Amino acid sequence: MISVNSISKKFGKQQVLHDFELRFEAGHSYAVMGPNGSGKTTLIKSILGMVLPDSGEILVDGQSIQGHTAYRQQIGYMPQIGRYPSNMKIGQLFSMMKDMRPEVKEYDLDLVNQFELEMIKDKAMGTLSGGTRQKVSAALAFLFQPKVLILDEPTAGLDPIAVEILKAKIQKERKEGKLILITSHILNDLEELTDQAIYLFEGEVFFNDSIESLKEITGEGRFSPAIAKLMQWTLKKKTSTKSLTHA
Ligand SMILES: Nc1ncnc2c1ncn2[C@@H]1O[C@H](COP(=O)(O)OP(=O)(O)OP(=O)(O)O)[C@@H](O)[C@H]1O
Repeated sequence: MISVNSISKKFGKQQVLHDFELRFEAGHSYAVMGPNGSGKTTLIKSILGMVLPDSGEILVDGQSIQGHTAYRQQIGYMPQIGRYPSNMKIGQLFSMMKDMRPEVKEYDLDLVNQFELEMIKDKAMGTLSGGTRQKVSAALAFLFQPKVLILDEPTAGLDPIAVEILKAKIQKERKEGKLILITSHILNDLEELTDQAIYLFEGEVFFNDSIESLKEITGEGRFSPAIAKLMQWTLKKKTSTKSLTHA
């Protein structure tokens, strides 16, 4: 459904994405992992058209996204840090978003209800705690019943009850056949919510296969030690590259 074909992106001299090839299919849930600064958010923003790759192309349902915005309507995006006009009240924000999508007649209000956002609809966005702001971002991502959900560190900053509510919602959408991409450093969440693992390292796709294969290849029966092994392999790769450079 989403094809990332040989995309590369540099910020200044830094090569952040190097010749990425990735496929994301409906009905699967992908864990996008990698150390800080490995390019996860840049990849997500490229798919959303918020970052323009230097080369390569991204196709959604077989069509290049370049110069198009309509495809975005199929995607619900929960950013790592949601930025909203600080004087705008929660209720006004939801009304504005709904006005921007007049063709949508039915909303998914599961998270609005479970996070009890209606009760605080008159609070200004600028006065919200980080976690409440995350709840608003999550509720907005699901509001228009998108076919694709892109969730950047979705559980960061949420209290344990909210985390469970959001995870149950993601599971529900997954069962309904949505395509889900999640970046997170919380491996337990990823193990519960995803079936495919993508591990980025220094701007390259270091691993891209099912979680079952990841466990097989690393010889680890559990997700967390399997990822730890991948990380060790990347460090070895880095050391050997360094010694080659110094030779
Ligand atoms: N707009 C930008 N201008 C310059 N450099 C940028 C920009 N956006 C990202 N970068 C750099 O690109 C690299 C990758 O950043 P990115 O946010 O994609 O990483 P990440 O894997 O999502 O990291 P984290 O786990 O910390 O969220 C970083 O070194 C970052 O500083």
